[in-house]
Amino acid sequence: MNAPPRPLLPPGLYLLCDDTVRVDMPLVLKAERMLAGGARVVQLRMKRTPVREALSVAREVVRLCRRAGAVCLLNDRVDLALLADADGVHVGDEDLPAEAARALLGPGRLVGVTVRDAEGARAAREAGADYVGVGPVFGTTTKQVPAPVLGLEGLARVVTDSPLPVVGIGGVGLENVGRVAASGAHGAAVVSDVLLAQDLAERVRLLTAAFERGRVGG
Ligand SMILES: Cc1ncc(COP(=O)(O)OP(=O)(O)O)c(N)n1
Ligand SMILES: Cc1nc(C(=O)O)sc1CCOP(=O)(O)O
Ligand SMILES: [Mg+2]
Repeated sequence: MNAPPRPLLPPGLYLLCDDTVRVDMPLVLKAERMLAGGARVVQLRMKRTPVREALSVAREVVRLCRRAGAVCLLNDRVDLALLADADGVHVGDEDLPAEAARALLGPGRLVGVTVRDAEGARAAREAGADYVGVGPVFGTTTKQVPAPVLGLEGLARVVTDSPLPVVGIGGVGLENVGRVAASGAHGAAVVSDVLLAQDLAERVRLLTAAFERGRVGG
C-alpha cells in the first residue's frame, strides 16, 4: 500500500492568530473573523495563554478551521497540535527541532520551520519540513527578531534557491503583500496588519485579493 499523500500548505495569505497583539480580543473570536474573511491557513500563536486554556482554544480553533475548510497549525507546541488534532506545527530555533516534530507528528501533518536563508531551507527539507517561514521581510514591532531585515530582494533570493515553499513573514501588510507575492513566495504571513484592523474579516479579504494580484503580476 502507498503512504498517505503529504498534505500541502495552501498558497496565499497565511494568518497568525496571535495572543500578543490585540490582547483584548479572544483568540477564538480572532479566528472566527479571519475565517469569515476567507482565511485558508491559520497559525495559532499562543505566547501568553496558560497551557490548559491553550489546549481548549486550540481544540476550538481546529474545529472552526476544519468546518471552514482551512488549515490550522500550532505555533511551537507539537503536544497541543497532537491533542487538538491540528493539521501541523510551525517551529523555530527555540522550539523542538524539525526532525523531532516530524517524528512525533508522522507523515500526515504539516511541519513548517523558520529559516533565515536558503541554506536553512535546505537543512529544513532534510529534517522533514514541508515549508519554511522566512523573515523578517520588513521591520516589525510584533517580535524582536534576531536576524537582519531581508527586504524583497533578499526574500526573492531565498525563494529562488529554496527547495521548499517559502512563506514570507515580518512587517507584511496591505501596502506590500502584493510585492511579497510577486517575489515568488508561496505565502505571506501576517499578524498585526490583520489583528489591528477594525474589521478583521474585511482586512483578510483585501490582503487575499492583493496577494492574488501580486502573484499574477497584476
Ligand atoms: C510562518 C512563520 N514563520 C516564522 C515564524 C516564527 O517562528 P519562530 O521563529 O519559532 O518564532 P515564534 O513565532 O515562536 O516567536 C512563524 N511563527 N510563522
Ligand atoms: C512571529 C514573527 N516571526 C518573524 C520572523 O522573521 O521570524 S517576524 C514575526 C512577527 C510578524 O508580525 P507582523 O506581521 O505583525 O510584522
Ligand atoms: Mg517558535
